[in-house]
Amino acid sequence: MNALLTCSGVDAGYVPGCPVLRDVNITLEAGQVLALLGPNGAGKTTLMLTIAGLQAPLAGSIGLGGVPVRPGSPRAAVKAGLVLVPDDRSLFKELTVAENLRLASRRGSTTTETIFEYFPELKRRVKVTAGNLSGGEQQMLAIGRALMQDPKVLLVDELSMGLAPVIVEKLLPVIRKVADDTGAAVVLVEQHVMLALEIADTAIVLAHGDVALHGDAKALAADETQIERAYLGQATHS
Ligand SMILES: Nc1ncnc2c1ncn2[C@@H]1O[C@H](COP(=O)(O)OP(=O)(O)OP(=O)(O)O)[C@@H](O)[C@H]1O
Repeated sequence: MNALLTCSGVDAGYVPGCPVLRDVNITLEAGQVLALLGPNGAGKTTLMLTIAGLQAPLAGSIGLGGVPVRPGSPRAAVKAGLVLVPDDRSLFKELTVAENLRLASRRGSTTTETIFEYFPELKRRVKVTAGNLSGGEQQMLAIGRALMQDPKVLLVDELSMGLAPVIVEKLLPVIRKVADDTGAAVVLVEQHVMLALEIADTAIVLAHGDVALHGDAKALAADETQIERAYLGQATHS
């Protein structure tokens, strides 16, 4: 197995000695999608911020392709290929779709045309300011902007935030396609558990500061009781 992203014994949190999450171990290969699940306040965003270098881990280490990523350095994380789509999407609301994409562009292979192949809606809205897009279009733009940075690991926090389920059903398969096409590994925080498990390879449920469940997405989708117990912090690792 060729690990792309590794989290080894990661404690995540904001105050030394008081971790929000303890002993997180993740191994993700190129092109794999991991659904990161759990109740409100379980620490999903905290883990995403930690992987993206915006919070230094309180313990443990994060590596990319076997190389440790400098802890707590967003710049080092982006340079290594870890790209976060934050839950607030962080778009430049006064700038157009084209301008948002152009600003994110690196000298990589991804062009705006590639982004428009994933999200044809954005092509039709290319001159519209981000602030005037619908919620779903804003999420498409946020993901598109991340893709312009040629991520090795794409971190998508709360894809469905504020979106109707029908939009989420449309966006999640695009995330799967991105992983399949580009070989990027994806960590996806998602409240629509069953929809997330449909497109994921593996899943983790965080609860009460621990990894309550970690297993194959299809197997977990077939056993809703196990997921429910994990949300309550009652399950053991599968
Ligand atoms: N900047 C911060 N400083 C201190 N504690 C924080 C900070 N941000 C979040 N927390 C705490 O960390 C814990 C986990 O929060 P986090 O936002 O990571 O959970 P989450 O699983 O993403 O929740 P949700 O599903 O509601 O977004 C919570 O107890 C929260 O109060």
